[in-house]
Amino acid sequence: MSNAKIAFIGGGNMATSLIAGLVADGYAAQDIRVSEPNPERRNALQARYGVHAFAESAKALAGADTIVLCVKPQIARQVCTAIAAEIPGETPLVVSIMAGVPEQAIQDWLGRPLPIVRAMPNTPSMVQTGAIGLHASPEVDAEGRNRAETILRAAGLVRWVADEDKIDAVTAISGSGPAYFFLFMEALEEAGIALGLDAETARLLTIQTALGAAKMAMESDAPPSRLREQVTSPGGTTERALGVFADADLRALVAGATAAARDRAKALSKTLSEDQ
Ligand SMILES: NC(=O)C1=CN([C@@H]2O[C@H](COP(=O)(O)OP(=O)(O)OC[C@H]3O[C@@H](n4cnc5c(N)ncnc54)[C@H](O)[C@@H]3O)[C@@H](O)[C@H]2O)C=CC1
Ligand SMILES: O=C(O)[C@@H]1CCC=N1
Repeated sequence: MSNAKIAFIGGGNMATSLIAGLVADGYAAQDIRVSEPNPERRNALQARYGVHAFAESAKALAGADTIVLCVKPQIARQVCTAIAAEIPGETPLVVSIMAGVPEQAIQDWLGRPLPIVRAMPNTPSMVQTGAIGLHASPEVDAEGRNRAETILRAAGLVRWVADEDKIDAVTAISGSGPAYFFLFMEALEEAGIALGLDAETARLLTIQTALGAAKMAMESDAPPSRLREQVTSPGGTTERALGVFADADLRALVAGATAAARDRAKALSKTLSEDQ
C-alpha cells in the first residue's frame, strides 16, 4: 500500500470513518496524523486506531504529503486560512470532504493553487459501505488521483465525475440518499405494524429486505427493473402495491426531491464560497 503521509484536519465522525477504513485495510497508523481540538476525540482516535492526534494543526501537517479537510463547511474558510502557512512547501494533495465548498474557494483560502480532490461521501462510510463521488481539480495528476482513491475507497465505492458541478448531483443522489432509504424503511416498518406485525418483526423484516434488495442489485447483472419484474407475479400482490406507487407518481416525486436537493447544494456552495 502507498505510504502517503496523511494529515486529517478535523477528527470527527467522517474522519473517523475514513481512518477506521484505512487502518482496517492495513494502512500504517504511524503515517496518519490528525488535528482535532477536542481532547476526548483525540484520545479515542489514538486509543482505537493508533494514529497520532494533535491539538495543533502544525504538528499534524509537518511532513504531510496529503491533507484531508474534514471540518464543518461553516468553518472551512477560517480553518483553511489558519493552516495555509503551515502546509509543507512541496505541493501536497488536498482532499476535501466538506459539503458544498468549491475547489476554487479552498485554493483561494490556502493562498496557492494546490491540487484539490473534492469528495462527497455519505454516512454509510461509517460502516465502510459508503458511496463516494470524487472530482479532481486540473492540478491533480494521476498519482494524486490514485492517492485520493486509496483514502476514499477505504470507506466504500468511489466514482469520479468529470465536472465539479456534478458533485451537486452526487450530493442529491448518494450524499443525501441514505435519508431517502431510511425514510422508506420507516414507512414500511410503520405499515407492517399497521398490518398487525409486532414492532421488532416489522423492523427486522424491513431492514433485511432493504439489505437483500441492495445485495441482489449489486451482485446481479440484471438492472433493478428486471429484478422488480421477477418479484411481480401477474395479477399478484406486488402488482397491486406497485400500482398504488404509480398512481402517486413515485418517479416524479423522486425526480422532484433530488432536483430540490441538487438546487440546495448549488445554493449552499455559492453561499459558502462568497459570504463567509
Ligand atoms: N454527514 C454527512 O452525511 C456528510 C458529511 N460530509 C462532510 O464531512 C465533514 C465533517 O462532517 P462530520 O465528520 O459529520 O462532522 P463532525 O462535527 O463530527 O467533525 C468535525 C470535527 O472538526 C473538529 N474541528 C473543529 N474546529 C477545528 C479546527 N480548527 N481544526 C481541526 N478540527 C476542528 C471538531 O472538533 C469535530 O471533531 C463536513 O464538512 C461535512 O460537510 C460530507 C458528506 C456527507
Ligand atoms: O444534508 C446535507 O446538507 C448534507 C450533505 C449530504 C448529506 N448531508
